[in-house]
Amino acid sequence: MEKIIVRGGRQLKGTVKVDGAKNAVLPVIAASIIASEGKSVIHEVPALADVFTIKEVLTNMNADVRYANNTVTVDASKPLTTEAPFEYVRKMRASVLVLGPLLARYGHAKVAMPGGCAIGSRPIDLHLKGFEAMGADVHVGNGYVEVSAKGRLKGAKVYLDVPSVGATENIMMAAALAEGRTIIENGAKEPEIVDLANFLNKMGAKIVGAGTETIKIDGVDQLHGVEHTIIADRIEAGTFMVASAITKGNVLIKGAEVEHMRSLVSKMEEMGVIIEEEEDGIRVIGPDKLKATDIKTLPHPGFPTDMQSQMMALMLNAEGTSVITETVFENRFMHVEEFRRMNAKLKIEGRSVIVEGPVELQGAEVAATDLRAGAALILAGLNADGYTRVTELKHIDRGYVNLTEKLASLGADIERVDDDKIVIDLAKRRSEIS
Ligand SMILES: CC(=O)N[C@H]1[C@@H](OP(=O)(O)OP(=O)(O)OC[C@H]2O[C@@H](n3ccc(=O)[nH]c3=O)[C@H](O)[C@@H]2O)O[C@H](CO)[C@@H](O)[C@@H]1O
Ligand SMILES: C=C(OP(=O)(O)O)C(=O)O
Repeated sequence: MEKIIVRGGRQLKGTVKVDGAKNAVLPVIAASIIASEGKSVIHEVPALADVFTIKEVLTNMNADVRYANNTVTVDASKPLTTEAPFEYVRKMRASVLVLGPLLARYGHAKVAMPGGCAIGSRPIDLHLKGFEAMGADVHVGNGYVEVSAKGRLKGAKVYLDVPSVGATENIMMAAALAEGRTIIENGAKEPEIVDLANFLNKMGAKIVGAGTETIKIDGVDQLHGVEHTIIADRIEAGTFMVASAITKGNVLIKGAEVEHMRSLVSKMEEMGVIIEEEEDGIRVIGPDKLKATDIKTLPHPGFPTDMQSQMMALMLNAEGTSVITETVFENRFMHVEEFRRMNAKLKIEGRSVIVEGPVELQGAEVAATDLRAGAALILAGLNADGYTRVTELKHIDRGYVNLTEKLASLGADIERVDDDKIVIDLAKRRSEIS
């Protein structure tokens, strides 16, 4: 079995570079199939398992997708098939992001229903509500959702009951080729939405307001391939910020954008962490003593749910009682049980976790229950007594490129081993593209 083994106690020092954002690259690659002419060339593409999955989804639809040296080239000018089977959606929920582009270009898309996952039920009703408002018929049956439209989609006003990232992206992509104006109200404001809108606008779309709650899209007749560079991953950056803080380290995180992480920076500063903005990134210096604080996860610009478990690792090292309230996903506390194996004092009360700190964390055998939980367990292991062995690495590989190597380069005592000495497929694929 593959595992990451961490021995706690090393102070992290040095410089680490953040890769391109998973949550930006997936919608951008999905959007590239809207272009009926020209190639899209996408730079700073991280070599993540999810990127290989979206590449397979598009290739299976007959798009020509190449991946080399962190650049993906997509030529979708040949006719595409309009179906994404369960095998892809099962691996990665973000496969549903092909619904909008296919519906816009072909008036038809059929994708396996994503179902729930370890962090919650994660329905796609708001994506479908948007498509229906634009005149599409939606049919759900036999584990698939099929959307179809007679002729072009029609621009419409769509109010999202919650500012869903995926729904905002899917509706924005569908609306880019619709007839007339679409207005998304209560849309998601994440930096990844802005990156997608910038990509679509370069392709010829007319989108204004991305990054605010009201997004206006004037549909155009056709979109073309373009060149684009993906923004830095704010969640990977945040994970390294916690790694530095938890080890009383001093790390420069290159590429990190303070503008994308205001809530995290503020909360870490409240805990006593020193954060300095430098020309090419953020320097994070861990204090001798961390102070307790409270966080509540919220849509951007609120505190990101994707940093909740990593912050829990940090709070375990802080003096006093911290409270974490998760409002975005209904079941994102699976890591609590794993932290308890490391001697954490945690109490779940409804949608909140009470964290008593500081505790002497002990190395233990733990499992990554989702990708951020996996990263959080590694972070806890950096400051635990003895060896922490983290399994279920497939989750971590969905969202982090070379996490072990990057932490080791900062001085962490960490290695990835495979008990069964099986050649790691992902590592092989990464070396093929580098
Ligand atoms: C690939 C990607 O970008 N993933 C991110 C994206 O996921 P994703 O786009 O799936 O997350 P959403 O913003 O859609 O989900 C937020 C909440 O809205 C609910 N909801 C969503 C859609 C819908 O149709 N109906 C509905 O009720 C969800 O169940 C959840 O409780 O945003 C999440 C919230 O910041 C992040 O944790 C994920 O890392
Ligand atoms: C929940 C996450 O991603 P996804 O939506 O791809 O599952 C995440 O990145 O933490």
